[in-house]
Amino acid sequence: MNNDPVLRLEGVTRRFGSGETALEILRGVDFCLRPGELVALVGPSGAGKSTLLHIAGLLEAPTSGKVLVDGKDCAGLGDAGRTRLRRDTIGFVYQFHHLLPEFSARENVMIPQMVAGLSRDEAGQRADQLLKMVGLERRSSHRPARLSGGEQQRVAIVRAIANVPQVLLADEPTGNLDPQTAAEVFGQLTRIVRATGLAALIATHNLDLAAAMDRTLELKDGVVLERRG
Ligand SMILES: Nc1ncnc2c1ncn2[C@@H]1O[C@H](COP(=O)(O)OP(=O)(O)OP(=O)(O)O)[C@@H](O)[C@H]1O
Repeated sequence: MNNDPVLRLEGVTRRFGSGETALEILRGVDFCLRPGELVALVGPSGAGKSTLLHIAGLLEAPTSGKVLVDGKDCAGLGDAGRTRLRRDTIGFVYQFHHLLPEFSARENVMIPQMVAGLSRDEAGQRADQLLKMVGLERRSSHRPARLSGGEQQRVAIVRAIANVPQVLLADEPTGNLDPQTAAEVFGQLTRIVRATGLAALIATHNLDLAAAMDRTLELKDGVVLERRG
């Protein structure tokens, strides 16, 4: 298996505002993610974890520094190129599920695939497989409002991997769930990462979950350090 990094950040900085009131949230972040790695991102509230995930997920540009996805420097890409690269290589899961309320679980998983060019039949078949993977085959026709918080989040996770991304970025994916449901959803997310070989970076305040991942990156004072022990 090719073990080259699928995501690399080099000297990434992010400043909000200018002059005396400028906030320098990221001050030179370096790290890489390799295929099959499940990595925790921890750090105090306000440290910049969401900002970092947005930059890594090509939703926001850094003030300076480089983001390389699959070895490709994203700086030279225009908006359309960045959007395409994001769609083809990156899946995102947020703390709140962000499912489309007027569509069923199955349709929510089908839509990104159809946007990427798959036929309705192909997208439906893959949605069925993915929902089965997280034990939701009997809930596929339900709209999000009829699902529990844990079920909504499981749909959001399989939607994020529907287009077979290389990288999964998750921002407190279990932050809204009670501890037991959080552990179950996290267990499923881990199984998916293991089964697909994608690289996952997961921001969490839950140090037990962080300890269950392959390694932990700590964001503090604007830089990322590998946390040991
Ligand atoms: N668009 C913006 N303009 C100004 N400041 C911003 C902007 N976005 C984020 N910030 C600031 O950057 C800092 C980092 O925010 P961020 O949400 O990335 O932290 P976080 O580590 O994810 O926090 P939490 O763990 O509480 O979710 C905060 O002080 C926030 O107010």
